[in-house]
Amino acid sequence: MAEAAQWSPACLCVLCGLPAAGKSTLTRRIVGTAAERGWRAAVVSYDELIPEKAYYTEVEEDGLNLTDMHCSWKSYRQAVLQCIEQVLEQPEVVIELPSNPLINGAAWQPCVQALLQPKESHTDGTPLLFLLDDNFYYPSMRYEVYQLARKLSLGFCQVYLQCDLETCIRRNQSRPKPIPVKVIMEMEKRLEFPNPQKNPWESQSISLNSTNDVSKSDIQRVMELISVALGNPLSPAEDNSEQKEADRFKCATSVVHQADQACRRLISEAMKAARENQVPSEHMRVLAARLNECKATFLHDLRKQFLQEVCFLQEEDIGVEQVVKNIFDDKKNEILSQFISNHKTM
Ligand SMILES: Nc1ncnc2c1ncn2[C@@H]1O[C@H](COP(=O)(O)OP(=O)(O)OP(=O)(O)O)[C@@H](O)[C@H]1O
Repeated sequence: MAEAAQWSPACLCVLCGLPAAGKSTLTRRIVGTAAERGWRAAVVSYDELIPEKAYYTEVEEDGLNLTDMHCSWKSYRQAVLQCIEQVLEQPEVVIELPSNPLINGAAWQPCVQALLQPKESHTDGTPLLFLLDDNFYYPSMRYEVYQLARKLSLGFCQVYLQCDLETCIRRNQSRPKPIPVKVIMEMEKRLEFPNPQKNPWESQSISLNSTNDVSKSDIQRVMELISVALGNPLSPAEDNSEQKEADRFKCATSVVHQADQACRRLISEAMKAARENQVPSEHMRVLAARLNECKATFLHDLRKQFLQEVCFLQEEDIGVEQVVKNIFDDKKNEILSQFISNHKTM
């Protein structure tokens, strides 16, 4: 008789917080404690799975910003989740290589090492834990993980590592390859930590203060959170409100994407106008950086406002182009005129 595919309970645990808040350090302690309990644990370290953290360099050198990162990063985040999904759906397939070419194969191996156990142990009830280690600074990034947990009927929980900005910067500076401070500061501005009051799907979340040492009782709290999540897997079709929530996130992402495109067009027009007015090249660089910064702030506010206030509107009702024209265009003109008039009065 064919054996029914049966999985032990599994859980996706999101670790979020600023760079150098101590997420990777915490994962090591969780893995140790999980092993004592006989659980299998895989650390999904986005830093390592996604080659070279290329976006940090971009931010520094080309004046790109977190919003740009957010868009290009999305495909990488989806690739990671796709690999996890494949591992869970096809445990019988050798999972030595990631199913998506965006993922660094060398880093994937140690990540799934914990899962490469004799096939028979897959059915013996040994819980399976994935610790997803990234900054996850927007709820929409965490929501993608929640959706996967729901699709595959897995447990889902989140640990937010709350750490002072100054401490993160200090710890970061003493690392062999520090991340640009500017990136940490930008991320701190944008970080929206788990908020179960606002997002009911974030109910299984705890916050740990990692400015000081993470205590043994903190680790106990994490283990209890994971135990509860393992015991309460999500179900694929929940009530209608969750579907609405999903639609809202999808819609917000799409609105911000459209607004981003519209802003890029306006920035490119502004740069052209500056060139025609013979603004010197060193000022052109500053102008580009100012406009990009202004775009990032505008898109961030738009997204926030969209999620908080106009969530019941349909995307097509928003008139994204119009919103961009009404708000961003004025700011763009203000900045541009400073550069053109400065140049003319020189
Ligand atoms: N609670 C803590 N107290 C003191 N130092 C810590 C603590 N947690 C982490 N550190 C130190 O801070 C540095 C960054 O820690 P870690 O790599 O765990 O951060 P992270 O949040 O994973 O960073 P990233 O998001 O950039 O990968 C390391 O040198 C680590 O030893």
